[in-house]
Amino acid sequence: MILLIDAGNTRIKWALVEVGAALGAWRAFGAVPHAELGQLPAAWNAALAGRHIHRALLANVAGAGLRAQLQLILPSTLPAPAVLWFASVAELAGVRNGYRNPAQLGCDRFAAAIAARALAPGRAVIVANCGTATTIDAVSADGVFLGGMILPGLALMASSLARNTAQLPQIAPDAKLPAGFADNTDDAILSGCLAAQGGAIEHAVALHQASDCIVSGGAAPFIAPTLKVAHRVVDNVVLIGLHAAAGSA
Ligand SMILES: Nc1ncnc2c1ncn2[C@@H]1O[C@H](COP(=O)(O)OP(=O)(O)O)[C@@H](O)[C@H]1O
Ligand SMILES: CC(C)(COP(=O)(O)O)[C@@H](O)C(=O)NCCC(=O)O
Ligand SMILES: [K+]
Repeated sequence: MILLIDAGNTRIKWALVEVGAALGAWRAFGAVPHAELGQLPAAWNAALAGRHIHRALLANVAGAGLRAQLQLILPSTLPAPAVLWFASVAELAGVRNGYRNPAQLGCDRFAAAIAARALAPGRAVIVANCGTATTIDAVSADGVFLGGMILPGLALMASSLARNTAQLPQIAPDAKLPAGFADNTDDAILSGCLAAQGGAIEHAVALHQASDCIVSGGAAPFIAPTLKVAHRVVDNVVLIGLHAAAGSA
């Protein structure tokens, strides 16, 4: 079994997949906030049902502290060479990294670009990953990661207003999506932030003349319904990219 981990700045997403399984055909998967990382070994053991993890591929953009914590919870039976910390490189799994300094690109973004290439081969594609940050990246029809945009994610954008203004409240995570111009403060914040997120994705699709748009991440269920461009919501796009890369990494 292969263990795939996408450690973002808010949550750790993981999947267990059998060697040779179809792309994204997880045996088990899950997500936990950083504070609940200690629950992962039990969740893996339950899913493994006596089988073993042979390899682990981890994409971590949440810093050295989290990396050390992840290292500690990996199965002790896993030899060090079987643990690969995914990193952005100049070329991998059919994607050429067009960042000026390829290593500077967040490894979750590089994995998402590899997923976009695997899910939409031969097409100009935008992949938007709506997490702590929202990243909106362009992959060309011939597999070049052209670059992208980084903006505060939906929750971060809304909470920055709550923190940095005297009168604006925090938005409840289960708030109903307002349409258009809002007649109260909470809805006005949510409407503004959703317009910024969705507008940026629509702008990127137009700029890239994309024929496919993939939307993923924890905030995708809020943002995708507001989009006026054709798109598909793909769960855990970074894990799919890691799976696609697992053969080449
Ligand atoms: N139950 C949830 N737990 C955490 N974040 C959630 C939840 N539901 C929606 N979100 C949104 O998803 C974002 C986290 O998504 P995720 O893709 O896991 O981010 P990251 O990869 O940065 O850790 C939050 O910032 C928030 O906007
Ligand atoms: C932009 C990010 C913070 C996104 O992180 P996330 O929202 O997935 O937690 C991460 O991809 C990152 O730290 N990138 C490095 C800078 C760059 O990609 O240019
Ligand atoms: K992201």
